[in-house]
Amino acid sequence: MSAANPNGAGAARGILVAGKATPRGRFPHARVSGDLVFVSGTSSRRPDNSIAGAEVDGFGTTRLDIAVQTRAVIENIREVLAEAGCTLEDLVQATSYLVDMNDFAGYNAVWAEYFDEQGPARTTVAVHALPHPHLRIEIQAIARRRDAAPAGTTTTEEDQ
Ligand SMILES: O=C(O)C/C=C/C(=O)C(=O)O
Repeated sequence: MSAANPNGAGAARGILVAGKATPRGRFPHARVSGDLVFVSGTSSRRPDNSIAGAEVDGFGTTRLDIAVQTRAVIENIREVLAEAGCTLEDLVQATSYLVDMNDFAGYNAVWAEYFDEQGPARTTVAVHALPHPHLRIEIQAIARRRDAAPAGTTTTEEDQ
C-alpha cells in the first residue's frame, strides 16, 4: 500500500465524487477493482440535475445538442477518473449509448477532439431510451490505474 494507492492494488471500492451529479440509484460513480476503474454510465447531467446540451426556450421548444452533450459526458468522466487517480489517457475501453444514430457524426467529431487510435477501444450502440428524455448520449468506461501494482499481487476479501 502507498499514499497514492491507500487501499492497495487489489482493493475494491466504490467512488462517489463530491460535486458531481448524484447517481440516479444505489451505485457509485465508479468502482475500483484491482488496477481497473469501472466508470458507471455517465451523462451530461449537472449536479443541479439540469442537462448540458439541452436548452428549453420560453415557448417550451427543446434544443438538444449532441456535441455539447458528448463533450460534457467526457469531461464528467474525466472528473470521476481523477478521483480514482486516473486521467482520460488511462481509459482502455468505452461503450457509448446514443438514442439516435443520426447523432453519430456529431458525437464522433467530439470524440476525435479527445482520442485517437491510441485511445480506448470503443463500441457505440443505439438504445431505445436513456433515463431522461433530454439525454442523447451516455458513456460507460473502464480505465487502468498506472500506479497500481500488477494485477494479482494483492488480494482482499472483497476481490475473492
Ligand atoms: O446519470 C445519468 O444522468 C444517466 C445515467 C444513468 C444510468 O446509467 C443508470 O441509472 O444506470
